[in-house]
Amino acid sequence: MSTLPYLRNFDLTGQVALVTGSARGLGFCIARALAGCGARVLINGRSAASVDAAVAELANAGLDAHGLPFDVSRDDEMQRAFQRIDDEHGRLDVLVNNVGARNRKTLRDTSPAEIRELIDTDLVAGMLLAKFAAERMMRQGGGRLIAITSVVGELARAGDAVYPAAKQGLTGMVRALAAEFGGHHITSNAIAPGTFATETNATMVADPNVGPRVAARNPTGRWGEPEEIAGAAVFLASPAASYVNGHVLVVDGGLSIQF
Ligand SMILES: NC(=O)C1=CN([C@@H]2O[C@H](COP(=O)(O)OP(=O)(O)OC[C@H]3O[C@@H](n4cnc5c(N)ncnc54)[C@H](O)[C@@H]3O)[C@@H](O)[C@H]2O)C=CC1
Ligand SMILES: O=C(O)C(=O)C[C@H](O)C(=O)CO
Repeated sequence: MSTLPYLRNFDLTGQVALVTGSARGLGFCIARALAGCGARVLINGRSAASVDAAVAELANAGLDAHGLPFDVSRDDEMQRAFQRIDDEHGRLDVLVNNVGARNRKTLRDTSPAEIRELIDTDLVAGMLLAKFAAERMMRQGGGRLIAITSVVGELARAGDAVYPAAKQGLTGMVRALAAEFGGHHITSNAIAPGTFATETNATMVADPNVGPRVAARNPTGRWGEPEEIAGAAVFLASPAASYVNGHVLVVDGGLSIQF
């Protein structure tokens, strides 16, 4: 018997986890951590080449990773992806809704088409993914819905109008689904990251007028390292979090509690 039996509560062996937008950034780190705890992870992104590269990196590390490239904003591609999950993996235990797109513009500078496109990718797609995942989880007898939201939305600044609205919409969905599915052994939670030094933020991190300022306003004095998001996802996906439902787990180094 293990000398640390409680660690079994973080064992994800036998579980199949889909992490959207996981070819790089926070999604990749989350997928790697879930796989490191025993899950089979399905790597998603729009480009098959980047998905293949991420799968190869995980497989080379001895992890159980499979590619599932599709554009989450395309209904037809999403339907085909769920068909592949059913045919090739037979189950879906964890959905991490991680895709997020942003334009960093005022509402005045954002076209109606751009508003619809961002809300489609950041909110509607997440809702459809959760709907189709939950159908399968109900048939299986349980599962975990996790959405990657943001501290942006709770915190606001001029020049970033649509993304915060979509992220707050996701938070509302997370809570509604916690209420809807709680009786079916399906939990629904969010992780709200603060400022992480991922590829998409590389220009800001490197800009001497931005990077140090963002770091200095954080109680930790630094940007988050992408892998520092992963523990929250492992926890919410694991048996250890079986009674955590409808929660927003903020992972921001304390950014949002300091004034
Ligand atoms: N990096 C940060 O500091 C923060 C990130 N977040 C959120 O965390 C999530 C991940 O962020 P990062 O890794 O930094 O960003 P990222 O832009 O590197 O990751 C998003 C991934 O989703 C993919 N993607 C975008 N649209 C897609 C679509 N329609 N279909 C399939 N894949 C698509 C992208 O190719 C990319 O790989 C996003 O939802 C973001 O909004 C929230 C707060 C802070
Ligand atoms: O402070 C910003 O601006 C950020 O970009 C913060 C995070 O990087 C982010 O993407 C919040 O969703």
